[in-house]
Amino acid sequence: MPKKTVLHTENLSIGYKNKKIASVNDFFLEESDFVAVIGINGAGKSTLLNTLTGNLPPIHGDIKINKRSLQKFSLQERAKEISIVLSKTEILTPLTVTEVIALGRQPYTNWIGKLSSLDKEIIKKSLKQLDIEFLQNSYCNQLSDGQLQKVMLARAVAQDTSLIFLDEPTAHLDLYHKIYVLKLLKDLTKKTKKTIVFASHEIDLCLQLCDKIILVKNNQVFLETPENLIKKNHLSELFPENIVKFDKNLKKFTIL
Ligand SMILES: Nc1ncnc2c1ncn2[C@@H]1O[C@H](COP(=O)(O)OP(=O)(O)OP(=O)(O)O)[C@@H](O)[C@H]1O
Repeated sequence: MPKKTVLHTENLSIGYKNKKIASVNDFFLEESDFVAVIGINGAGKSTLLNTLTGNLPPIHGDIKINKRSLQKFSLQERAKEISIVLSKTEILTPLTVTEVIALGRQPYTNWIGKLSSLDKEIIKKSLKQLDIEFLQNSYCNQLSDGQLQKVMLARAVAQDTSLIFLDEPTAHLDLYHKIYVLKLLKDLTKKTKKTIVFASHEIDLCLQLCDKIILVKNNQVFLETPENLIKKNHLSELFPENIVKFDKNLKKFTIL
């Protein structure tokens, strides 16, 4: 059975008031897709993510979520389709893990924010899915970076959206935990059919783990499978060639 398209772009250009950052070749994201957004510093990854999540209006064109124009969604409707996990500075107040995950239910709770038994059940399930039940009463400002990342993911899972966007989910993590978190995210896409899109500088890992890669390069944005990205030499030209080179056979960057 063909997979359902969750997001697609139409003639999209991204950027700011007097500054176009990139034109986007139309692309489609399907359910269960695990997608990295890569590109050098300043290429426009955050600009793209902010546009795809509706936090920055497009300069031109449209984004369709489940075939409906993103611009037509109310804030609450959007929060039922898209969840966003920012980098770690997000939690400044001392909230417990369960309280933070409960924030994910905000789009569904009544105006006083009272959790229903269904909300509570979903919070429990999210704790279980991320394997952090043992942390449920811990304070978030006392967790390690890796643990906190899992809590933020559990909050996004509790929000129960078809799309989850993450900004550099592996920043601040050691190699083991980078791979651990990326595998966990990939696993989530397959178990829950959610589509996960994340910005990353871990190109080698993304090539090994992602279904699709969105490359932001030279004011252009386009989507390819990891295999085609390598085959079409897009990575060979990513960085200036004086210190690092992409080895097509090893499928990774090597130091010159
Ligand atoms: N609010 C803004 N107004 C105008 N220009 C901006 C704004 N935010 C970012 N830019 C510019 O847009 C370009 C792309 O920035 P962006 O943050 O999207 O890149 P990035 O690929 O996420 O970079 P990094 O890997 O360093 O995080 C940069 O030239 C940046 O200076």
